[in-house]
Amino acid sequence: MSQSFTESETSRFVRVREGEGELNIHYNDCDPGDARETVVMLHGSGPGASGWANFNRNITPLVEAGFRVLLVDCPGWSKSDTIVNTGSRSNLNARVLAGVVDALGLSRIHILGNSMGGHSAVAFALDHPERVGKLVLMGGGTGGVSPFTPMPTEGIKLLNGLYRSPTIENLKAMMNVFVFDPGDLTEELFQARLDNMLKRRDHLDNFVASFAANPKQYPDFGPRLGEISAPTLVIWGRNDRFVPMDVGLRLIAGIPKSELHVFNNCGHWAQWEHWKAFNALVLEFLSR
Ligand SMILES: O=C(O)CCC(=O)/C=C/C=C(\O)C(=O)O
Repeated sequence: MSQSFTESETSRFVRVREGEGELNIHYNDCDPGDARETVVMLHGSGPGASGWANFNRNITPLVEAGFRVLLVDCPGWSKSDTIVNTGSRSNLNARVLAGVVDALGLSRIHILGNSMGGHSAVAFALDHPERVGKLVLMGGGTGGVSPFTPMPTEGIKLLNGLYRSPTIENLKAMMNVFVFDPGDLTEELFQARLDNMLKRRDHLDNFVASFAANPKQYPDFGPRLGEISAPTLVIWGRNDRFVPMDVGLRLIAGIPKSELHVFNNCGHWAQWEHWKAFNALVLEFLSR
């Protein structure tokens, strides 16, 4: 039976402790009702990004296979509280995720992280190894310098520029570099992202303030990847112009139980550009 979910009917909030205060964190809870395992999906760092915007093509197959799917919106995005982050954003997101899974009474989770979400998933796995089942990392997993690709990449330059000047023209310029085939991008998708972005100017301002306070928001976890015991599936687009594919090679070189799948003719959004094959890959990996 095909289960379809809407963003509004799955929209939830939970308050988590962070430092001396609390953050109100939004997430979408797609629950088949009898799930034995939970997959948390963590989005990327673009303006207007959210769990739903990043992963709406990836939910149903996992829920139909019996997984509960949680789309957690990191602080500074979507309907979650805003924040100026002066430390490691990967570790901030990992702390917040720990608070969310504590509040929901979850002992172990699988994590599927896109870009910044991948960096954050690795941070969580390093801090809470006993709470991670499997990891799926795509287009991200660690900060650090590429030995082959000049950084910041063209995509990251467009992303940072969009935070400073949130116009439809700059959004289209970023998203056209995002994917391999811009023909898949629709005016409806652009408008939804623009609306998300302009709804929360505080998120835009605080991302810029965070970057000014600490230009290295995502630490290089390279020296610690060997500590990760979780089985890990790394997925990349060969044509990724945001986080280059050699980062994926660094991840499988460091994480002992890891494998890499590269999609040709694919940019930074493998889970969206090749969603049918992506979903089959992830389902097979999680179901082993
Ligand atoms: O700067 C990095 O290393 C991470 C970049 C990143 O997370 C970009 C992702 C953007 C999206 O997923 C989006 O805008 O939907």
